[in-house]
Amino acid sequence: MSCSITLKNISYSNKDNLLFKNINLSVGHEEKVAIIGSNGVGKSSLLKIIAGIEESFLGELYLFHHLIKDKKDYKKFRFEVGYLPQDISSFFLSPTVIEDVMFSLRTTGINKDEAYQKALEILEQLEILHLKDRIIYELSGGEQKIVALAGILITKPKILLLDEPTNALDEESEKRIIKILNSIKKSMIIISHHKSFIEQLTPTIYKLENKKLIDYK
Ligand SMILES: Nc1ncnc2c1ncn2[C@@H]1O[C@H](COP(=O)(O)OP(=O)(O)OP(=O)(O)O)[C@@H](O)[C@H]1O
Repeated sequence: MSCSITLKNISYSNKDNLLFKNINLSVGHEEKVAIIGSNGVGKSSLLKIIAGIEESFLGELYLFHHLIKDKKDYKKFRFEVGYLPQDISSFFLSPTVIEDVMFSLRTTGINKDEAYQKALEILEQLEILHLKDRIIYELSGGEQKIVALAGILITKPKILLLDEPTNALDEESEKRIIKILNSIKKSMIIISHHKSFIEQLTPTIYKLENKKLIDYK
């Protein structure tokens, strides 16, 4: 199988607290995998390891079959991985929606006019074009989540790492996210407490429990 993400014997401790031990996981090309588990078991920590943010783990992380040994290795794949953190309060770098979504693309070297057009397209696709000139910090939490997702999707990463993508969303917005994520052909790891939400995205669900990742079904 062609794997986008492979974890081999990943163990991680937060301070002196061992959160998980010898975790193995493979996410295939365009496969969607969900991870559930109780509060505080380490789901976000695991995603941060895969996102290249948390480096103090044991074991091996591979992206597209390349062993990631350090930040320098990870940098080669930075445009291939889109990470939506659970807390998006420090996610945004520009004041308005359109500027922020464009900014993500500008970092890949695309010129301003093209970035603007692409930003309009992604906002339309996510049905938030009407928010384009709004100040991000004046938006609701749910609206901010969708803007953050737009900023990630616009760079067309091959891997999406989504930490609780619907935790501030109402039913309508959750439905919209399900529709969007189902229409996207990418490798994904989705963390969520909402089983009804993830069951509409993927049959492949794991539970982080007793420091292990176990098949949920
Ligand atoms: N920056 C930090 N400093 C100290 N402890 C932390 C830090 N971040 C997380 N922790 C602790 O690490 C453990 C795992 O946290 P993590 O956020 O990975 O869990 P989680 O499974 O994602 O939880 P939740 O479902 O509540 O989001 C928790 O006990 C948490 O208190």
